[in-house]
Amino acid sequence: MILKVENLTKSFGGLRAVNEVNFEVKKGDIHAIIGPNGAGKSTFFNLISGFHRPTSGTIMFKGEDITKMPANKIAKLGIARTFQTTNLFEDETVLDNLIIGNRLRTKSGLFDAILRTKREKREEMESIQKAYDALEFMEISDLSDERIGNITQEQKKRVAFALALTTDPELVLLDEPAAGVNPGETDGLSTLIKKMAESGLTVCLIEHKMSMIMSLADRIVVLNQGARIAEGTPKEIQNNPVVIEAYLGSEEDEPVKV
Ligand SMILES: Nc1ncnc2c1ncn2[C@@H]1O[C@H](COP(=O)(O)OP(=O)(O)OP(=O)(O)O)[C@@H](O)[C@H]1O
Repeated sequence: MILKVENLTKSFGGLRAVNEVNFEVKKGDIHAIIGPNGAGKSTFFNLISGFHRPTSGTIMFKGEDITKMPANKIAKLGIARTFQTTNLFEDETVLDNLIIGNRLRTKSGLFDAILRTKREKREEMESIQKAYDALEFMEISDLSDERIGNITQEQKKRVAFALALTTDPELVLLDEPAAGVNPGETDGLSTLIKKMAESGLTVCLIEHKMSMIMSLADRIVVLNQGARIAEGTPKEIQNNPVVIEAYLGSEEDEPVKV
């Protein structure tokens, strides 16, 4: 198991946004996290990536306890994440976004980021090379000099994926990778996610688009009101009465609002 989460809990005041969740991910798998709005999915990602400190429970990554590690250290160990709405600099180019983003994620502070030692310069050259490699992987090399403000939502999603790749991750956490893109573009993003897994990466993704999840995921975990209510293959989840009751009752491809 590349990731092993035990009894993970995060309370915000009196609210248990994540409640005693157990979760295991096998290396190379695509593991989806689904659940109604407010189920705790984003908070769960924030805990794994170190953006929030858990109230209790443990998170093990490659056998190492990362429960209390800061986000930049977790990024260096090999976990990268994307955000629901792409948090890119609209006025900068695609390439600059990857270079800046990479440094913001892996440096511990502003001082570290601006101190230009010889080692820093070498690392900067490396981050430029990594940015080009990531753009090629995401099939958007031709966009490197475009301003983010000039590209489509789907292209921004690809840039967000590329940004995650620049930190050399082994596990990528994708938060609603297909939100706000049309069905044809969703298929293209699905292909890219499969390509990531085929290249050896492990992928966890939060997504509301059920048809995408069902065709893409090796396993699915279902959260409801912070708690894990089911876990299994897409087929098992589709036939699970508890899940149908809590979540899949709607005929539509969108989540049930609670
Ligand atoms: N920083 C915070 N402070 C207080 N409450 C929070 C915070 N972050 C999340 N919550 C609450 O925790 C609960 C879970 O939220 P979370 O965003 O993790 O759900 P989600 O499953 O990702 O929802 P969605 O599908 O709508 O993105 C919600 O009730 C939310 O209001």
